[in-house]
Amino acid sequence: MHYISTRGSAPSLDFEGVTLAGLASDGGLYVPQEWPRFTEAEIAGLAGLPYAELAAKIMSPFVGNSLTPDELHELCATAYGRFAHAAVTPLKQFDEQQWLLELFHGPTLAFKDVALQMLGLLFETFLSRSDAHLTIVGATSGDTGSAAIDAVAGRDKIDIFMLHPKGRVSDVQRRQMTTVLAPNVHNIAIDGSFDDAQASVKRMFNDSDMASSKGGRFRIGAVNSINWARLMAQVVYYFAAALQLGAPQRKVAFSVPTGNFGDVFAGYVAAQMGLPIERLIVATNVNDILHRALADGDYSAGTVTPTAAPSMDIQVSSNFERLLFDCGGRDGRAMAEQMRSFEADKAMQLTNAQRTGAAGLFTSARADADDMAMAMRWANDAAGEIIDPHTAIGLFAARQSDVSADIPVVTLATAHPAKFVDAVERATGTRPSLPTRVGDLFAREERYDELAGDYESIASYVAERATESR
Ligand SMILES: Cc1ncc(COP(=O)(O)O)c(C=O)c1O
Ligand SMILES: N[C@@H](CCOP(=O)(O)O)C(=O)O
Repeated sequence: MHYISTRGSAPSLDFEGVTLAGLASDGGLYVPQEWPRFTEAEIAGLAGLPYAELAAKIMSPFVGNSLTPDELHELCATAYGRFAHAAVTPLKQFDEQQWLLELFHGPTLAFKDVALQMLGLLFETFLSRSDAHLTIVGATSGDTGSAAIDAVAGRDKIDIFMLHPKGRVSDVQRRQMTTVLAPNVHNIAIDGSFDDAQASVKRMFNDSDMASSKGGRFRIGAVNSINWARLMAQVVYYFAAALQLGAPQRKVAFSVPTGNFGDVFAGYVAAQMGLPIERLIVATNVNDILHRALADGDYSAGTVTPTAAPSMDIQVSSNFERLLFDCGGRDGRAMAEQMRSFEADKAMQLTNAQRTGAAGLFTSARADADDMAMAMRWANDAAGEIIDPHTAIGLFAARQSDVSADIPVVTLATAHPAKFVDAVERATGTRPSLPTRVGDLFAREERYDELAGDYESIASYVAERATESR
């Protein structure tokens, strides 16, 4: 399998290459040269497999020759062996149409673990084949940071620098990052939003003093969903859920609380692979750039508004570029031009081809604070389920949608409610407890540095602490 950049001019790479590269050297995102496709019979043959085995089958065409089948099986067994639920991503029923796919049974209680447990192992495997050292630079609005740190803390040949927006993540999210005291973990709180952090991360990949791909001193790696391997691992749970609900004979719709568009793009990939997905519902909070883009073609970023679903407080949604590239005819040169204009103006219009292509599968909805609280109360009243604010946004959108009554609608439950206790208590009157597996989180020492958030301060902070590797 080969991967090409959405902006057309970076070299094409194999799976090992894209996993270590993160962002393409032309600033674009890597996508498979073509989508692997399963027949209906092949999909039917996946029903009933244990999660780790299903994962290996789904990932195999993307991995190509970069891992042997035995290596891939072993990595999947190790990654998903760390989950606290035997089903890894269990499915629960609300009523005749509405379902919940719980993605938070990993070590850090959010869906990010599903991909990052795998990515940590992939990094280790690929780095063991050379003497390279990887300097991971990541941006988080709370969940990617803790999941990535858990996945790479203490590993040889990796340093991780994680930027989070100061004061804009929950206490549990911050402590899950800052109480990990392994010497290869560097937490940085910046003044600014997730978008500011993500912009600095992308800039570092293009910095000729920093990035070895541009002649600089460090091999910069990515744990955000700009890294293709993140999305690949997330495709698996769409198959897992749909198979349980009757696919391939029956269609299924998904409602996905969305920020950086990674999770829902993984659903799009599942559909390209042949999974019969009726609809992907993109659910946003009031930071609704994706809702506006899908509804009206208006992709224009405003200022980020802090909400009770902080992990979705995002306006510049990296993976949307992958969708626009694929739906717009895979024209790298045109995509590069469109993104250059977005980067300059923070606004762009989708082309007709992009709008029509997206409309075939996606709809969208926007939830405000009241919508979110109402969905949390409904989940509690209808099924005794306490859900987190991000999941509530997905559930609100799922219940609002006009998907035909005979098609199941699965809301992705992206985080454990105890990560956002205050918002959950405000809406439902219940204060969820942290699962025992997170241990004495509030008794542990925290360590992090604070930076102003300008690119130069971040780059010099990294340069003083990272290991040179070309
Ligand atoms: C709990 C939670 N829900 C939803 C999202 C949105 O996911 P994505 O950025 O893949 O769209 C995030 C962060 O990304 C998150 O942490
Ligand atoms: N919500 C995320 C933001 C980063 O998104 P990613 O999926 O691209 O890593 C977070 O919690 O950090």
